[in-house]
Amino acid sequence: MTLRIGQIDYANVTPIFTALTRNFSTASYTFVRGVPSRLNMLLAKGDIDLCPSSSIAYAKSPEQYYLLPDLSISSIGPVKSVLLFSRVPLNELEGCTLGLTTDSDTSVNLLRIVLARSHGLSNRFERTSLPLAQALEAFPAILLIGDAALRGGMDGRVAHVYDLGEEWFRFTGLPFVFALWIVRREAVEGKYGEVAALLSQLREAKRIAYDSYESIAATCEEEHWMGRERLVDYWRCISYDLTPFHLQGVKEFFRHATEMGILPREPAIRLFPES
Ligand SMILES: C=C(O[C@@H]1C=C(C(=O)O)C=C[C@H]1O)C(=O)O
Repeated sequence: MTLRIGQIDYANVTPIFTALTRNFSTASYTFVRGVPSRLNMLLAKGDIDLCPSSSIAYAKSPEQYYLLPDLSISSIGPVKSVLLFSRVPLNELEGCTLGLTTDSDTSVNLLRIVLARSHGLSNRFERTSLPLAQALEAFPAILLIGDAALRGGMDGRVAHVYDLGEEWFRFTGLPFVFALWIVRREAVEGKYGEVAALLSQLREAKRIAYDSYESIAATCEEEHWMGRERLVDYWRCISYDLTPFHLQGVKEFFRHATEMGILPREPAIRLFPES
């Protein structure tokens, strides 16, 4: 049976998907590309079976999903692609309304937690799909993720840029898990063998990817706008693992989100049942 797999439209997943498609037959897979907020919606509706997507999407409906073990998109310190661009220093944002990308479900909540709990700031937020320069005319600061954040970071024209992976690490000393590999329970029931086979391929793809950043960067589309060296530096900031240390970071994020009323309760972490 075909597995419908969501693929985030950003450079962050390129090493994993490149290693997967180069090394395994993907004839029984359909890849559906999109930004994380769209993939979260397709997953919730059952239009895809699984995808790496916003960790908060799992937390909002844990009864619908399992998590694939050993896999994530995380950082232990700076991430380079989840950035708050600001016209003024952070401490001058007190009371301001800030712009939030429409692409994200996790990082927008990470920003709320970091501003309120690490910096003691109180803010309002508004979603916007304006590009960086226009967003900064409408708001004193804007949160961007993925390739838009990478491009904004390279541009270098914004006065103050805050990396939320780094902010979280300074606040908690823990990894921040932006995306988890989330699989629908229905898919686990109806396509168990296919999901198990994909998991084993993804574990191998991750191992291969870690050793192949240079060759993947040499042939991927992002090389044209980011350059090889910058891409490799970026991927070295990302951890694709899900260790007990990462899970501590996940739980800490969910705990803060619950205390702030973003989640109704702290979800149990349920991993895909391997036999
Ligand atoms: C590191 C990133 O992590 C992402 C952030 C997400 C979110 O904020 O919901 C979801 C998936 C990841 O792509 C990134 O987008 O750059």
